Amino acid sequence: MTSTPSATAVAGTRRGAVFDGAVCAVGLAIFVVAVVAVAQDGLTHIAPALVGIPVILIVSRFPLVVDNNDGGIEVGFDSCVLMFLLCTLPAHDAVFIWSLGVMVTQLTTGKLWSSKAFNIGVGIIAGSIAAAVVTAGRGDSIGTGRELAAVMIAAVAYFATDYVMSAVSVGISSGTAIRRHLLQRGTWLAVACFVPFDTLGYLGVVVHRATPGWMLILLAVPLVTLLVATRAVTRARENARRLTVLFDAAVRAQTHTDRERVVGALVEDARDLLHLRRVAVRSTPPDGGEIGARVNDEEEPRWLVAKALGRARSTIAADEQALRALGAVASDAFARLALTEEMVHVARHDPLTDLPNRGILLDRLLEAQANARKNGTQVTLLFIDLDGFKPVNDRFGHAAGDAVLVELADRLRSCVRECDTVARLGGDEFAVLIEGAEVAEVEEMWARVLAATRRGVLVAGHLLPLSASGGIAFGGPGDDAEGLLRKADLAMYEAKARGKARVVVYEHAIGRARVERLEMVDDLRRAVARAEIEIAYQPIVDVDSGRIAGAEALARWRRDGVPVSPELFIGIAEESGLIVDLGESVLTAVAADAAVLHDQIDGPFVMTVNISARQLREPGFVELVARSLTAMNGTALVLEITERQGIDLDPLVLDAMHAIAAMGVRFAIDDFGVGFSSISYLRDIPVQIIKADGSLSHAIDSDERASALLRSVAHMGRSLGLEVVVEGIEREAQLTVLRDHGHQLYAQGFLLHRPMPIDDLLTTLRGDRTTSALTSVS
Ligand SMILES: Nc1nc2c(ncn2[C@@H]2O[C@H](COP(=O)(O)OP(=O)(O)OP(=O)(O)O)[C@@H](O)[C@H]2O)c(=O)[nH]1
Repeated sequence: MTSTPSATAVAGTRRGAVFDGAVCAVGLAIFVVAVVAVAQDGLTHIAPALVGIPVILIVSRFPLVVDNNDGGIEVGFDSCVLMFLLCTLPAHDAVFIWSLGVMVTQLTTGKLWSSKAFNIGVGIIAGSIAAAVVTAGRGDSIGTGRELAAVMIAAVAYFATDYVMSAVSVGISSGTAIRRHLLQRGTWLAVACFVPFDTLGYLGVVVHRATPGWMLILLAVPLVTLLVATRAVTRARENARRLTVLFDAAVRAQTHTDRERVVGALVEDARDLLHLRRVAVRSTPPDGGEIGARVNDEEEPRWLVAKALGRARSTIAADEQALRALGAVASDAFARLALTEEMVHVARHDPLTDLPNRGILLDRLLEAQANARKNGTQVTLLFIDLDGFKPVNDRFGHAAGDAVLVELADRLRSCVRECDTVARLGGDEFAVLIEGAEVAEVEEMWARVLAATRRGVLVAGHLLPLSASGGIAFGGPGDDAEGLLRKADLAMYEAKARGKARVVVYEHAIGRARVERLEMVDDLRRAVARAEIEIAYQPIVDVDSGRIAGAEALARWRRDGVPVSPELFIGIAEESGLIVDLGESVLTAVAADAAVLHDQIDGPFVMTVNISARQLREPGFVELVARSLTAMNGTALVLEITERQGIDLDPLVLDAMHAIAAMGVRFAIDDFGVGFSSISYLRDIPVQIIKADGSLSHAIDSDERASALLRSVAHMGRSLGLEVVVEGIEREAQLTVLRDHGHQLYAQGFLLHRPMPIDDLLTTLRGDRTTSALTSVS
């Protein structure tokens, strides 16, 4: 029997090494004594030496491995040869041959030199004790029961010597209680196997004494059978144990939630599996004296490696296989973790830009606020919303819009510091969480952001000019994460309201104004839903004849009985998107009024309704106009485009305009001469009427240049075949100038008629349709 190297090979401590060295020295001394004795007598038995040494070598390679806490006891049955030699040769010859056999056996293993030396020492000491027991025990009783008993006692003595010395060595070198190593699982099984097996050597003695020497070959059959059976039993028990360890490891692997735990469990399980402490997970493959298995982990290369030096050779192949199985279990766990991480990433990041989403932003904001409270630093949130992004989608398609967002996300990342968090909140909204930055730094950051958007993005060969509006909120003691985000959002809205492409820092007044505005949106939404929006009609007059040619429908809203300025609520409707519902409700109401009107008045009448460019992009708008036109029962319809910011002439808008124009509905451009309405519109869109803005007509009676400007607009209209309506006529002198122009013009203004309810309009139209102001002027 030899102690397993996992125990002895780590006898690194001084005391362990001293003990092992002493054992080896004692063994070698005994060997020297045997050599001297043999030398004196002369080695008379050459044949047993020649046969005995190889048999010792072979039999020692088939030990019974009995598992214990430190790596298993290998119970070698080679001592049966010792028993044979002790009963057939003089004791010193037997010890001499046995010692040589032990040396050859140990020197041909791959164990550490310290283990080899210790095992040689133990083998020789135990062999000489066995020799003493046999010699003393049998006396002169050769071939008797007493001799058999002496052999059996010698076997026990051999086992005990080896076992105790190994336990002492392990205990000393590992600094643990020797008792622990003496009382191990499997010891009694080892003894139970060892003693009968050694008596097999005595069976050889009996055969040898009774028959010619060559008959000993017959012993090969039981010997080999026993060795194979022992091995099978050993392996089966070990395999069953390892399967249990692997199964437990596989079950546990499903519960690990981070890589560290997987690695920790892997090392523990491998130790348990191999009964070996020297196991590690590292990034390099095993080298000489090690065995290992690759563990697949996307994150980094990993190897499960165990020291094989000194490991019983009989177990190395099985160990490698076990490590591979365990490696596969860990690979599965890493794959599951990678999948989970990916799912978490997907859930916490915007799929388009891969930026953190609102969830991460709020978490980091909470963290930053906690840090700020601790360290007295400043938390700042910058809210960014692109200006005019919708038309990019409408004109170039959603995919192009996506490409713009991805490009801008990259640019935003490059505008901030490494430690700042850029998140996409949705649509064209982004936010940057800035920790520990001064106001000036935040302002510089904003300047970089604005410059990055203004560089424009190349889409389908067009360099699209873009800009962004920003809101900055500096965190205060009472702010929660959501609250700070809301403040930055409100400030951004304020930046939009102040003309876009700018940044606004949140202050209390903005919040109050915004809340009021949101309340107003809610009220307006309710008013639209309940059809509480009233329509006032302001007549439009033919300047030459003085006749009312038509009227412009103007939406009016009373909030809690108080009229709200149209500028205000139309602006709110535009901003909140409510303009679409509002526009539909107005058009439907006007169509109903126009039908009544048509039945009650003589002659043609033109109803003008304001629409927003946004409505033209609504999928159902063309149909809505068609329905309204039918309902109007013959009254002509003009749609007046009131977009002060300009209309984006994308195919969607143009197609809708042409489809509507094909129904006989005409388009008028409002505010002509100011804002974005430009002459190029007249070329691109089907417009038949231009409405000269009140600011053009305001000074025509006092300023020759203003009068000339209006004249040229009128001229242009005439030469393009367009009707011209002049708005803002409030004084008779303005009207006189218009009449003197000599072109057919239409006019609208307080001097002529104020906006009035439908009933008043009906009354006005049922009488003389000629406008009194014009009659008096003429
Ligand atoms: N391509 C693309 N468009 C999106 C996505 N998410 C939202 N949008 C669109 O982004 C637009 C954002 O709308 P707004 O911010 O109101 O449009 P805007 O033209 O930028 O208006 P202002 O902010 O007032 O200048 C909407 O048209 C959405 O349909 C997306 O993932 N990809």
